[in-house]
Amino acid sequence: MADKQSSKSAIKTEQLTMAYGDYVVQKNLTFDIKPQDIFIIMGSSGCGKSTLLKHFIGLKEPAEGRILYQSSTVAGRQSDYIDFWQSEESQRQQLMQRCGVLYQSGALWSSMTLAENIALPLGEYTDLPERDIMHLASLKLALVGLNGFEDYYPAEISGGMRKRAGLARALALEPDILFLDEPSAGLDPISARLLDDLILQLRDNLGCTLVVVTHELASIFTIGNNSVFLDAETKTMLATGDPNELVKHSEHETVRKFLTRGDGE
Ligand SMILES: Nc1ncnc2c1ncn2[C@@H]1O[C@H](COP(=O)(O)OP(=O)(O)OP(=O)(O)O)[C@@H](O)[C@H]1O
Repeated sequence: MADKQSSKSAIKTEQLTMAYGDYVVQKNLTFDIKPQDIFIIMGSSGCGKSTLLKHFIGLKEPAEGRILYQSSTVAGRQSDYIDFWQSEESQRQQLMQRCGVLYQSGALWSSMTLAENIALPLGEYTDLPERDIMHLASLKLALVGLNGFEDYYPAEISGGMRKRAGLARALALEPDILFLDEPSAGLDPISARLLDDLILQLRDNLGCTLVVVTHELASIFTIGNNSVFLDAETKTMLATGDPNELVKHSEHETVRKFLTRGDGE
């Protein structure tokens, strides 16, 4: 697990250009994510937030530039950083096993109980016997406040609970880094607030680094201590840093306006 005092970055993004064919989504993205950051990817609709997440989790290759992962997140490596997209497929897979992902939909299998959903990655990536896997699945559910819900199906629980169950599944393999795509989308304000509290607890208790795509202002300020702002118009980042500082001190009006829902001068 990452050392809280470490000044090394958990992930470094260097001169990243993202494109679909000839269509450039964002260019020249350079920023660092530190261990135990709750790092927010923010910006208006269509600016490229989900696309950036895809670059981090191995679903989309950079048009230009690099994504570097701190090597302590991968066993047996000597060098400081691993250039994700230049490394061998097997190394990328090993690295991705250190990462948990919560997709926007929660992406639980509807035909499986919550416990079975969480057991799935454990069965695939560990040699643990069935009994231990089910025990671990219960522990992960308890971690997100869903103890006793092992035998429920996703359709039998609320949207907020489904998000928490998705989070439990993302936590199954004890990741160093968690990627969350719009975790509070579709939740009522109270459920969204509870999810924010849970995200903070996970960072504090498990020590993981979180990278969160969201445009919910309340969440951005409550959980985020670092961020990048992607601008759809100029197709590049306008700012990186603590959103609570950027709202007051960003040199870019676009950033201040976004963070004040249009009020920033
Ligand atoms: N598979 C794809 N092929 C081509 N273009 C795509 C693809 N996926 C996304 N895009 C385009 O790339 C741009 C960025 O999309 P992306 O979904 O990353 O934005 P976003 O910031 O996550 O948006 P939102 O906040 O609305 O979810 C958009 O113009 C989108 O239309």
